[in-house]
Amino acid sequence: MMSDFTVASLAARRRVPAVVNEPIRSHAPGTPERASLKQRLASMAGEHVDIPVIVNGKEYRTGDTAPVVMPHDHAHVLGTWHKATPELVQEAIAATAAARDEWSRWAWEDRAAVFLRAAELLSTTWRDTLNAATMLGQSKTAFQSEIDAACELIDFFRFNCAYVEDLYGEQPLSEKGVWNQTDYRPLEGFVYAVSPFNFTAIGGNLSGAPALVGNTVIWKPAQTAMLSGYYVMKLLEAAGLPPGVINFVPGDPVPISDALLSHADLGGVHFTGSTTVFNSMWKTIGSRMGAYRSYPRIVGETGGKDFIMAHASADVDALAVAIVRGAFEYQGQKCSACSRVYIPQSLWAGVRDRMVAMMADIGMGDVRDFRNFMGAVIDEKSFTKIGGYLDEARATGTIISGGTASKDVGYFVAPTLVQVEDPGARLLCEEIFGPFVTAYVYPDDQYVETMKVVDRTSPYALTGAIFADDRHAVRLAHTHLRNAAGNFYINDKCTGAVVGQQPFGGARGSGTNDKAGSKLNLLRWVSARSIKETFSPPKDYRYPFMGEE
Ligand SMILES: NC(=O)c1ccc[n+]([C@@H]2O[C@H](COP(=O)([O-])OP(=O)(O)OC[C@H]3O[C@@H](n4cnc5c(N)ncnc54)[C@H](O)[C@@H]3O)[C@@H](O)[C@H]2O)c1
Ligand SMILES: N[C@@H](CCC=O)C(=O)O
Repeated sequence: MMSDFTVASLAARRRVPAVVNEPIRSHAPGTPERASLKQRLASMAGEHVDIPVIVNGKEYRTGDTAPVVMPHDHAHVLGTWHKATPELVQEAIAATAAARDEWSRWAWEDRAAVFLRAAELLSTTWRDTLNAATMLGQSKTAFQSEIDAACELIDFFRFNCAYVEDLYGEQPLSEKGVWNQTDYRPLEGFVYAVSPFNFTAIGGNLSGAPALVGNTVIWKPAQTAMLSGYYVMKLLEAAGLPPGVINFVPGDPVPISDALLSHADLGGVHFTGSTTVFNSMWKTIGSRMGAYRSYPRIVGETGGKDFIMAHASADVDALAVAIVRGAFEYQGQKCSACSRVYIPQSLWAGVRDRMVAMMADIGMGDVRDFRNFMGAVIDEKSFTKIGGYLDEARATGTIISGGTASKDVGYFVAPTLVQVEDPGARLLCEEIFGPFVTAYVYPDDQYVETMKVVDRTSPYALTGAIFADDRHAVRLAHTHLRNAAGNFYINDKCTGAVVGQQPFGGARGSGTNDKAGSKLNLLRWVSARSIKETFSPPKDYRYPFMGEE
């Protein structure tokens, strides 16, 4: 039976368990976690998972399928995923409507408990499965998978619960005789969550964050992250997520988006992916204004052209390591990946030589061989696109290291360092999304002028880093690069933001900057209602000033 109305979101009396970041497992030789992950990798490589559409808790296998392959061994098929039909997309919309009332009336602690339990399962019994699926399906190394599919997703689930508690606790003043309250309602409509291939955790957060505050969600995972997406969905079900709250709808993005973005009940879009796709979704929504019950909330974290800039006082060893890790970890397929570097002339030879030595040492191959630092890029489309930039590098720059690629076994692109003379070169402006970094060497006395170039060169403003030992140089960077990055690092690489520590997101062409894994993001999924209750209402319409002199 449906309970009577309660302002459930106001009931923030209990404290969720204290949150700390999930410790990263090393998977070093001889550790038990290494042995158990290797075992799960071996078993998963021998499985064939038949991935369904999941609507209202029911699994549908439509027969219109595509394979899941290992990017580093594309002949190896890990499973098959089924594409949603137009009818199933409509059923998913109906499922969100049917589940919304009950889910939004749950005490918020009950909703939080589902996500806290999912975090606990992922931290323990599900960890190897999510890591193995991310390694095999998206070609992440054990470390890159551990910081994403395990730690970041656990952190999203746990920290979001703490942020919700804080948010619901934010209540207005009440004068004598009055009780004012804020009711943080979920949106009146479904949330459409669209996730990218490159982070397993992002799919869980794009769908999970709106659901935690009482929304119901249709989640369209990326075609090339289907295995890990499926296991995230099964994890949430195992943690007690009721049917219909999150509906897992893989398929062709164009017709799915067309159906969902034209529906009157669209409450919001929670997107992470490329700027081009986000822009097209925003335009579609704009062109249909008037058709929606409410103004849809549009949240999108998009592309980047992330930089590391060095001052002449920078530590050359630290700088070279930051560029190598920032540019080549996960094959440069992070929105935060270091893609352009600005090095003073006096440091260039030292930085270049250290980088070339490290790049020669980097192992690239099957991620099941734990000696490898890099796997393959995600698919043939990406491989071909990066190949176009390698051609551009040959034509317009100097390839200092790398520049080769092969797709015989897997989609392998060697880590590549290119130097260009033109600060406006295309290679310094466009997102490449591969293991490819372009260097521009500037005269030491042009530090401030070069920062202005960094700021205006690309349309993005996601992440950036300054390397300097001179504090005045750091202060100048704060001033001149303030709007060039939503996540700014000093003497650190520009990747690896941690939930609860460096809330993530950028502005300009990099998105709406609603900071994934923070209270700011959760705010977008609630619609506040102000309530005033007067305990002793007036019984006379006249005000005191109206009295006789
Ligand atoms: N800023 C961030 O926090 C962040 C984080 C991760 C990735 N990214 C960005 O994501 C991109 C890489 O991921 P990707 O290749 O999966 O991105 P993508 O834009 O190709 O795909 C993202 C999602 O959009 C869907 N999609 C594709 N075409 C669509 C359409 N016409 N309508 C609706 N949906 C559509 C895809 O199926 C996928 O689910 C990079 O640009 C990267 O910078 C940004
Ligand atoms: N959280 C990641 C970025 C996610 C985008 O791909 C980082 O900070 O490297």
